[in-house]
Amino acid sequence: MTPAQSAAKLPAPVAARGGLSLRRAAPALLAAVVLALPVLPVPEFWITQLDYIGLYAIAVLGVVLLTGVGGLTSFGQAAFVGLGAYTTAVLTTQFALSPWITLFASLAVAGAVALLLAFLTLRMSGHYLPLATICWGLALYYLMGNLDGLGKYDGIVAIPALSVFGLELRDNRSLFWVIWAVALAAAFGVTRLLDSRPGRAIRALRCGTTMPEAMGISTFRYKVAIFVLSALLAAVSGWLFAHFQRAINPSPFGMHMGIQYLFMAVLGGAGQVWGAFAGAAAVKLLEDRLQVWLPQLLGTSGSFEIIVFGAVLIATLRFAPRGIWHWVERRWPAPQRVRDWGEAEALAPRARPEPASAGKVDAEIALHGALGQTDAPADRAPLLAAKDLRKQFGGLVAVKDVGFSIGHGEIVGLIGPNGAGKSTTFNLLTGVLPATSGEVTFMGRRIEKAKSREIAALGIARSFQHVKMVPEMTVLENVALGAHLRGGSGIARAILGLDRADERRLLREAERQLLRIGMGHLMHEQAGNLALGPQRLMEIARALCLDPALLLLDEPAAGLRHQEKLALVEVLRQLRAEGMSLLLVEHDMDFVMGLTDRIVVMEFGTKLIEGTPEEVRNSPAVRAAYLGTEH
Ligand SMILES: Nc1ncnc2c1ncn2[C@@H]1O[C@H](COP(=O)(O)OP(=O)(O)OP(=O)(O)O)[C@@H](O)[C@H]1O
Repeated sequence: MTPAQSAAKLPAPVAARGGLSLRRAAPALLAAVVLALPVLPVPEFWITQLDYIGLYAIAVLGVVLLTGVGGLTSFGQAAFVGLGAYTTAVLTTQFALSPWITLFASLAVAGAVALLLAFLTLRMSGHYLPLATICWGLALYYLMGNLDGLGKYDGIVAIPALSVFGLELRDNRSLFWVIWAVALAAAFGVTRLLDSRPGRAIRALRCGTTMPEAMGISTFRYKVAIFVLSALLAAVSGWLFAHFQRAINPSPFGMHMGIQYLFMAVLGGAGQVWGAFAGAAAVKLLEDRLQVWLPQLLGTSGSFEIIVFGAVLIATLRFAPRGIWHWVERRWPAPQRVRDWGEAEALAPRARPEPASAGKVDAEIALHGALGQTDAPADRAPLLAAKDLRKQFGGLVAVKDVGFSIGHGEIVGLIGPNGAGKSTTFNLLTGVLPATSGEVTFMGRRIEKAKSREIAALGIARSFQHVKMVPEMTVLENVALGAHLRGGSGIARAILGLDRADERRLLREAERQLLRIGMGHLMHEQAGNLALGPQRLMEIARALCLDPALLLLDEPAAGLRHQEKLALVEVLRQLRAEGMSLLLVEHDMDFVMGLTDRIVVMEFGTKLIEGTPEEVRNSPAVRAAYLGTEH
């Protein structure tokens, strides 16, 4: 499909479609119904149950954000609930401070501890991180149980009730409003966050660090942010819990509760905001019923419900790993995003280096690069020059002292048989792998030691040999990840909904690049549903969103149909005409020969030859390399 056809097939604004406005208003309606419950003749028992569900849901929202969305497994959520609860308990009982002041103290204590623990533990990966969360979860629990000032295992009693405008909220019915107002506000805030510039970065964390970093995203910064945010949600839950129970001891903040919060998130649908409520409700109600049924059934009392929870968790992981909310969403799918960015202001283009010679390779520039010389005068220097670039994996030298350059507005092909070192060279140029030795100069700056995201910020964008995307996000959202550096809204603005103008500009740019690449009609599709060819095109659109000076494409034509390849060639030529430089790794020789200005051929990690497509086509050495014969 050509870009023009794609534009013509853009979906109509969804708001115009009948039936969906009710679906869109459903969360607000549900919130109104929930908040009306205390004035309805709902029995006290159910109000109390709902109070607990709301309290749990607030803490589980943190687990959803941290573990379900961000992929960082934590067993320590209960410890942060405890920090929030103990801070307010101590300050209100021993220093007679107002609970509304101690709310900020609870947040500050949990936030500070989370920040410290984040810096100590979040660089760990695999099973080390969950183990670390167990360690500090246990440590905080035993601290609460052993400090005299915290009442040891007896805890703290006579915690004052919350009061609003002089009215004490002593009963469960009046506290219901506070608990559920906080829970719903937190849910709407997290929902807004996830549908934003920082939210897309957070959602990309699950897919590893390579792709987000290549889009200029500091993955560590976002990991720390969601860790702290998750702890703050836990602290609010703890603060409410303390003034709800009016007496606390360490037991609700122990490891079994840490596991239970995780269980609620998994059962509800890890990664689903409303799954936090579904999971909290399911566990609380099940626990309650089991505490009645199991002693009757077994004829003896004990914490048998924990055994049943274990079995339910195993069954959930085995048969319904995406949880309750996934089941709800399948029957009641979320409405398509309203296209509200049509009138948004265009993003400012990135400042570009001047094209050296109107789309043609300056022979002298190419020679400089070929010789690995990077000290050419600034106005004649190539856009990128690699000199003596080397990468060793243990004893294997994957790239052996390679040098080449890319001029302004030039398309360079990097070809060679399998295992020649092309992708490794790509990774060295983009900071995905550190070079063992050698130099890379981009726009006059040395970048061989720069981080991937710093290189992206300088104006180098890339695609990957094996497509890297967030399968659960739409095509539009995936592409908008590429525009991350061109937006400025942070987490607080997103939660408060103050980022919408910025967001519209980013989405407009994402749509523009999708239309350019002929994929406008697929923008609301889940990326994971696309075939490989369109996924590759989506990666190119995402890289274009960065507005790069140099675009590195790793096998862009793989998986594309003939017509799609022709359309892609046109787009890439147009990019060159606009002054962009490109480096392509590609196995499709017709594609490479028809498109590139110059080709670098690699074999066994070294540069075999470099020349025009014609020279490379006629080279016996290249033919021998591909046929595997001596040359
Ligand atoms: N992380 C790694 N650890 C060890 N060896 C590696 C690593 N990455 C690549 N290699 C090795 O380096 C060599 C070059 O690999 P590279 O992927 O760069 O080749 P390529 O030219 O891109 O091949 P292809 O066209 O098949 O993708 C290969 O022998 C490969 O096995």
